[in-house]
Amino acid sequence: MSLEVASTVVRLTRSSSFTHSHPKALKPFDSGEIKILLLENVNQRGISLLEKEGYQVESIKKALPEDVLIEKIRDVHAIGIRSKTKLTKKVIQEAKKLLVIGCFCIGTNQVDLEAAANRGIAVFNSPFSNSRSVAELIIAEIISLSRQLGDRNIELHQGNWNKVSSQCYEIRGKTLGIVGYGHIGSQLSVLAEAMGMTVFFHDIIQLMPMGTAKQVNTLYELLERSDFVSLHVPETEETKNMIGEEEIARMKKGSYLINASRGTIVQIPPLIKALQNGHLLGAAIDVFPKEPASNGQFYNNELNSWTSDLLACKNVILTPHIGGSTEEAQYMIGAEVGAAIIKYINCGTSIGAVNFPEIDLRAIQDTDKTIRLLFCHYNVPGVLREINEILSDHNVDKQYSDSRGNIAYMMADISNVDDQDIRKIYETVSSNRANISTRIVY
Ligand SMILES: NC(=O)c1ccc[n+]([C@@H]2O[C@H](COP(=O)([O-])OP(=O)(O)OC[C@H]3O[C@@H](n4cnc5c(N)ncnc54)[C@H](O)[C@@H]3O)[C@@H](O)[C@H]2O)c1
Ligand SMILES: O=C(O)[C@H](O)COP(=O)(O)O
Repeated sequence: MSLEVASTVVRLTRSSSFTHSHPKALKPFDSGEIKILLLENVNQRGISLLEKEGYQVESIKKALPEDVLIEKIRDVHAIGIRSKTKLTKKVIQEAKKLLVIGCFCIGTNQVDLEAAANRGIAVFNSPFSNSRSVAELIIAEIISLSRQLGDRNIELHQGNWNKVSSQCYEIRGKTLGIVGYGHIGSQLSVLAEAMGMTVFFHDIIQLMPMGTAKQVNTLYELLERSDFVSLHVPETEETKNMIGEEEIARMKKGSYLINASRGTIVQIPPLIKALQNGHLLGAAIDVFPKEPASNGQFYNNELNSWTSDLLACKNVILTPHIGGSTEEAQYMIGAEVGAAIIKYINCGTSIGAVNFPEIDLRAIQDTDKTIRLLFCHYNVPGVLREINEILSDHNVDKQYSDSRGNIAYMMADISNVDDQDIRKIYETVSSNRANISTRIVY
């Protein structure tokens, strides 16, 4: 293995506060050219950042079927996806070179996070870059449902003048119930109060209310008190099918349901029944249990068997998972996740990873003879002692280690090493009994 193997020269972006010398340009030691696969139309900002690093970037606008994905993922060091690509254990097992997964979105439920960690693959997302966009969409939907805007718009497009005020209301003074008071739920809370609404929320943890919002103890209490119910929980074992027949029955007669979280949270057949029998006056749905892989594909009963029944319901706003689809959000997500991928590949920095111990070290200063060892391993007793024995002949400038569950990650900057030392360190560390992955950047 030669130091010349790596063709990608990259820079550490953090500079040390202890010295005025420049951060050293780091490059991966034991990998060839870095290949990145981006799916689902990742924003140009992310593509440009990765290309600027000299990586080979392939960007595809749609999600891939599993067999094609498996073929393509075998060859790449990083993959960027959004909410549709399912990175299952089966897919991840085929990804022999994969170092890092970038979810260019908020949700990470589409990735088997544990399978990735067990292969030493860090997963990053953008936790709040599109939160405001979602919250604004919900405000638009609350007004639209309350005024039956969707139906009036369709009617007039069809040449039908239908001026009605029956069952059309102001939102001022109405009650909004938010399920899941995280980044989106709390933004929505502020906007809704500014529109004159009263806000209740339900969350599994105790949270500081924004403005005059109030946390209620149970989901049922929230459902019974709200004119509008908006869901902002992640997809977990507990939230799957969270809103079914019983929960819809608990909602106030004449209320509205909004779901822009995940398609698995709401059971649609009981929702259709409640819309048909008038228990609910409307619904807005942005996410579906099964969604098309790309634009232009049909949304019909072949995807979800109840689709035509839902389409026939009055005052139902259906949108193609656009909650986070604004120029602002996509640009910020491209920048944030693109940067996280670069820092992980080039410097090993795992701060912000959702499945991995989060560590970082200050930049290596501009000296040719310092390397950074990145060692991901099983968290078993005695491993660090074994690694430090290997390093004991060298000068370890700085070192940091942390664990998360059964996975641990160590970073060490080692100075005054030559090519032979580097080779030896790599070979001995990577053959340690607990090794998951060993990388050296220099
Ligand atoms: N439609 C879209 O385009 C779009 C865009 C962004 C996010 N999302 C979805 O919205 C979800 C929420 O986003 P966020 O940024 O607000 O997440 P977040 O993690 O900031 O907040 C989620 C909140 O839900 C709470 N929660 C978890 N389980 C719960 C349960 N069983 N009952 C009640 N509360 C529970 C959490 O404690 C947390 O406070 C994301 O996970 C994603 O799936 C959709
Ligand atoms: O998780 C998210 O951020 C949203 O669901 C948006 O997903 P998208 O990037 O696929 O639109």
